[in-house]
Amino acid sequence: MTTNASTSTVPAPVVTIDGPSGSGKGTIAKLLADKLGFSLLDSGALYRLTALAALNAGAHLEDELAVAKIAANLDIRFAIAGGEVSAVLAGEDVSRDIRMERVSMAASKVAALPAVREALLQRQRDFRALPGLVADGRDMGTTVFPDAPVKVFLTASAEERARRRFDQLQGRGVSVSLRDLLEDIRARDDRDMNRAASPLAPAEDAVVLDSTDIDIDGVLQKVLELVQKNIS
Ligand SMILES: Nc1ncnc2c1ncn2[C@@H]1O[C@H](COP(=O)(O)OP(=O)(O)O)[C@@H](O)[C@H]1O
Ligand SMILES: Nc1ccn([C@H]2C[C@H](O)[C@@H](COP(=O)(O)OP(=O)(O)O)O2)c(=O)n1
Repeated sequence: MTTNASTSTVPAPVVTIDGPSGSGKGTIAKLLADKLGFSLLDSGALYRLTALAALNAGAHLEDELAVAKIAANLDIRFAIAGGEVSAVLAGEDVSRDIRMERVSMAASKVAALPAVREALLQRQRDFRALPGLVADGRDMGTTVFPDAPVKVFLTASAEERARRRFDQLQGRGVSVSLRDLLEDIRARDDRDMNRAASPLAPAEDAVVLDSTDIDIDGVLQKVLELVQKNIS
């Protein structure tokens, strides 16, 4: 048998960035995608949009089939303006709504439902295109893109992640207590790590980066080194 190299298709390279809430995934993924000219998948936004659509429809968040149906039929698009990505649900810009704490909690609940994860799987894989993709989430390296040539598992202590979220929300004029945020982060970590379907865990071939004592630029440099080593 002969193989014809000119007709073989090489899949677009993917850099996966998984990790718990507040570890810096979104920040690093966006900087990296800009630097490499790659597309960006914020998979958490898909779970947040599902949660918001379910809340808007008055669905029970434990009703797996009802929420999976909502996930499968989401009318969404991501619009880019001035370098910022906004999430549009049924024609309405809901970028701010999906970041509210009540939606964050609901997202972590609907993300635990296997039928919802299944409904969103192909939609996530469809983001893969040349010249490449940076995908941020919880199971990018384990389930969605298991063949990705670069897999990063970004983490930081729960206290540091709560502090970062606190500063981020204060910067947006949202008043919250640091103690409540730490409790929320611990509750979400627990749910994300202990669910049966695609739990939050590093892929066997992921590089684990603890950013507790590394600033954003330091983390970006480390990830860029991995990209240079593994993607030609
Ligand atoms: N290495 C870091 N050091 C300090 N602050 C960081 C670092 N990485 C991210 N941040 C800040 O922490 C906050 C949460 O980051 P984000 O990227 O939204 O996390 P995630 O997507 O993992 O939830 C943001 O305000 C971001 O600027
Ligand atoms: N690939 C993914 C992405 C997010 N999730 C879940 C985990 C979180 O509880 C919600 C929201 O994720 P998101 O990454 O937006 O949350 P943070 O910004 O890290 O707080 O969705 C998931 O289960 N799988």
